[in-house]
Amino acid sequence: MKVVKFGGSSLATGEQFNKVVSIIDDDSDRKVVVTSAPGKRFDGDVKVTDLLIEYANLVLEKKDFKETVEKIVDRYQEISDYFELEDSTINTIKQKLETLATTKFSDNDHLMAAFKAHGEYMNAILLAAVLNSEGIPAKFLDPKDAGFLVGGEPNNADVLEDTYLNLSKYKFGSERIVFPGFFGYSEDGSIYTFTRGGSDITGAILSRGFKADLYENFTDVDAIYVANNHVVKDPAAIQKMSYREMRELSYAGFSVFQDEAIIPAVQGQVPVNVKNTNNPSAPGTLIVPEQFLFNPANPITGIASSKRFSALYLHRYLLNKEVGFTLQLLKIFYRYGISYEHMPSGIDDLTIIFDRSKLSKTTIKNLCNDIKESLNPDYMEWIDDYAIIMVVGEGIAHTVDTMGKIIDSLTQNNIAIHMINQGASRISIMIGTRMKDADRAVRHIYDTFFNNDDEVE
Ligand SMILES: Nc1ncnc2c1ncn2[C@@H]1O[C@H](COP(=O)(O)OP(=O)(O)O)[C@@H](O)[C@H]1O
Ligand SMILES: N[C@@H](CC(=O)OP(=O)(O)O)C(=O)O
Repeated sequence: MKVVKFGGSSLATGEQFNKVVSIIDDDSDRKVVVTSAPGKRFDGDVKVTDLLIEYANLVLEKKDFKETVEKIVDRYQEISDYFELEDSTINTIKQKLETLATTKFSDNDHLMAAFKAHGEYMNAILLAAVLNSEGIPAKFLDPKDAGFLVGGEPNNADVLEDTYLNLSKYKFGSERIVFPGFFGYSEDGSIYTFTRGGSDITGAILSRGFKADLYENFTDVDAIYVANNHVVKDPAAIQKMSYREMRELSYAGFSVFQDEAIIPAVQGQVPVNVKNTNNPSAPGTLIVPEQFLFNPANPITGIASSKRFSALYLHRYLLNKEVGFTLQLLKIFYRYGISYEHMPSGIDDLTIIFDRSKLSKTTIKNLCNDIKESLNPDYMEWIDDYAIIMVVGEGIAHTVDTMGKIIDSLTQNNIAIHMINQGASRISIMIGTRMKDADRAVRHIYDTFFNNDDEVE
């Protein structure tokens, strides 16, 4: 049995739905289908999830939301019209959407989560109706009825272990199951969503819970490429990669597969196949356990970059001899409720790297003041435009010249390296650069390892 997840780009229009219907029809093993909300139809379009966030904010600000609701309904109406569905489905969708504005929520975070989740909820109802109308028996399954339980925060959910037990007891009928991605229910029955891109996580959880043989993740590219195709022109495709390579690359910027989604797949040892809805016969990329992989010809599998970081640089002589300095620092982070991403250190220096999207300007200001007062560093600098390049490959641990080649390619092209770290993970090398250099750095590293004749710049 296969769990199949379709991303927002695969479910954005009636035409895209039509391709999805054929893919499901082609393989009776595609038993469980996970939906995202309708995504972008063209460059500059707005995803339904973003329209729902706008709707939630208008409700919270007590402003007129009629136009936004109409825009959302239009997205589903367009698909319903394409398949000439009876009005009952779009009426159900409309009613669910309008009811949101008058529903009482315990606080604003719960409200936001419930609004966001409706993008996938309504798309799953719609896809089930479309499949039935096309002669493929299908049933919408509400995560509540499957025992899909989550904890954590309303907009940053974590799956609860009980979910796996509940899913293992689910009794399948002969019809396909259509399951909305991106959210689950807390133990008190509230809707909690995963972080953005979280429908990938739902698919992985269902794959583990239902003990699927394969988790197919359908998107809009033929494969996962060695580098982001918006950064490198015509990058090579990755045919096979390990779970941990995927985890590191998605964390560092390969947005094609959400970085937390690999974890349930690893726990259930379910292989993941990333495929293209627009070209389903292409083999895509297979993500499997690590023991099968090591290519002596090229130690590198992928090169990712992410510009979402900031760094705090601290200098103090004899830092290496000072007992408790790092402890004090960690206590300050704890007091502010913030986590850090990386903390490379030298004898007198320490750089702490943060995910900037999780920090407000006020938090940064207060945090820096606190550190100055409590730890009295000789020099301290907040670097806001920090990027991380992650070069990843199972082969890195088996070679000696990879780091040297990377450094050569960057220095020869005048790219300043602010930090380089190998060792913490045996399969990756992490490089810190200024944001403006990040894309150029990826292109030069790509050129070094993949002998690309295209002009680099
Ligand atoms: N290394 C990579 N390989 C393939 N796609 C990538 C990579 N890095 C970033 N992407 C981007 O990820 C996009 C697919 O992810 P996403 O937009 O979330 O799709 P979906 O709508 O299917 O969830 C691709 O269109 C591509 O631009
Ligand atoms: N719709 C949600 C969840 C998701 O996974 O979407 P997509 O499959 O389009 O990345 C979001 O936009 O975050």
